[in-house]
Amino acid sequence: MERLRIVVGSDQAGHAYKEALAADLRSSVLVSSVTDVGVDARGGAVYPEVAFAAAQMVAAGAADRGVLVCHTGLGIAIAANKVRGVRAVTAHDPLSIRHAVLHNNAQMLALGQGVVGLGLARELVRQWMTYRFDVTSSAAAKLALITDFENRPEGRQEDRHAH
Ligand SMILES: O=C(CO)[C@H](O)COP(=O)(O)O
Repeated sequence: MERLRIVVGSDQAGHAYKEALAADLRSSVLVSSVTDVGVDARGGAVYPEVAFAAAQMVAAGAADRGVLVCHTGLGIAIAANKVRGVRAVTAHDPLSIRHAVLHNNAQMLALGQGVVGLGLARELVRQWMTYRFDVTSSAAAKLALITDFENRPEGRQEDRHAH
């Protein structure tokens, strides 16, 4: 299994988990590098700023996957999904973690430090690292619909609706 380049980021509300998860990832045999886009313990950026920085690394191909943490894992995922080509999900259970990769090819996982215990968060990230998306799976065609929609020219997204 190929080793992955990971980017991690959080706001101040997710800082403690981000640090712990980054340490786990740095010692994982499935990881080749971990880039931390902040924040540090003093904060200094809010969740959209961190999400954009991390997601842009993924979109640019500088990282294979990203782990984001805020209080709920919600806002930081919403922000990351605004970066073209990025699929970020909030997931706090093993089934969602599995589907996030195998069905949704999500490159970014967002967790809520206020939602789950640290032990579960660590285990979910560990599991998430073991899955790889199969480009030949039936999920690929559905994901292509999302990518096609995202890549329509500005102003054309409202032109076509499902029949
Ligand atoms: O959880 C967050 C965003 O979804 C973030 O950590 C805190 O955001 P806030 O509730 O808007 O302060």
